[in-house]
Amino acid sequence: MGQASRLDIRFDNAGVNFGTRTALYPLNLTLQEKRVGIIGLNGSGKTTFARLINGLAKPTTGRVVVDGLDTASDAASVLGKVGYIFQSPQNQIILPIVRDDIAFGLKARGLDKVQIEAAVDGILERFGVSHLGARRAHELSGGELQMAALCSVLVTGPDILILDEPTNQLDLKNRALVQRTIAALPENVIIISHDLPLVEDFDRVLLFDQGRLVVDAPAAEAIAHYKEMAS
Ligand SMILES: Nc1ncnc2c1ncn2[C@@H]1O[C@H](COP(=O)(O)OP(=O)(O)OP(=O)(O)O)[C@@H](O)[C@H]1O
Repeated sequence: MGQASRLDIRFDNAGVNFGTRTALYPLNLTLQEKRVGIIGLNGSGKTTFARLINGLAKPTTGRVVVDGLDTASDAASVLGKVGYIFQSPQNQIILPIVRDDIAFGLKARGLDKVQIEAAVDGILERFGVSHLGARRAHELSGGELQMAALCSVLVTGPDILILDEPTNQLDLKNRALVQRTIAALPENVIIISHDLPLVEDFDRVLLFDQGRLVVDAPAAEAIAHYKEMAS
């Protein structure tokens, strides 16, 4: 199970170009806070930045190092360390039944059937969603889907969890559920969000603008800059 080891993410002149388009200008940065928010207008480079951390995107300049592992040359180890929940969790639930999907990531790790069943039951209980185990993923509500995606990712024990707009399209009740759940996680959490209250008590918030990191500050300060920029 992922324990709250100290975050250690280093961007060493890391940047990303797609052909002639610069999605992220090279930046130097160390992240060690337990809660990090990423904010900014559409297309400002937030997702590109986050995808660099688990190696889904490779830097075209410089490098990104997570707990001493280079995301380009140690990609498999980095993937095991950094869990990622995509903007649309329905796209990352692979198997039709929730508990089979949760078990999927464990099978690849060589656990036997009894260990897998125990881990699946354990993670469903941890989030109070045992009743979702036998459900069909495509029938779940947005909030239930987020909870199922959290189970599928956290069951593998990542140290760091990245969530890309986890409250997008949720009603107020499910939004509150997801916010409470995230707040209680012992894992290190990085959240990309347009839902500013979600990150307002975070240790550190990064504001991106047109591919550049323009503010790196405690939440209140970064959010104030963002509101000013967007007005
Ligand atoms: N695979 C790609 N190929 C070409 N351009 C890309 C690719 N991925 C991202 N980009 C471009 O890089 C820039 C940054 O995109 P990114 O997805 O990181 O922004 P974002 O801040 O996460 O946006 P949003 O809030 O809309 O999700 C955008 O201009 C985008 O069009």
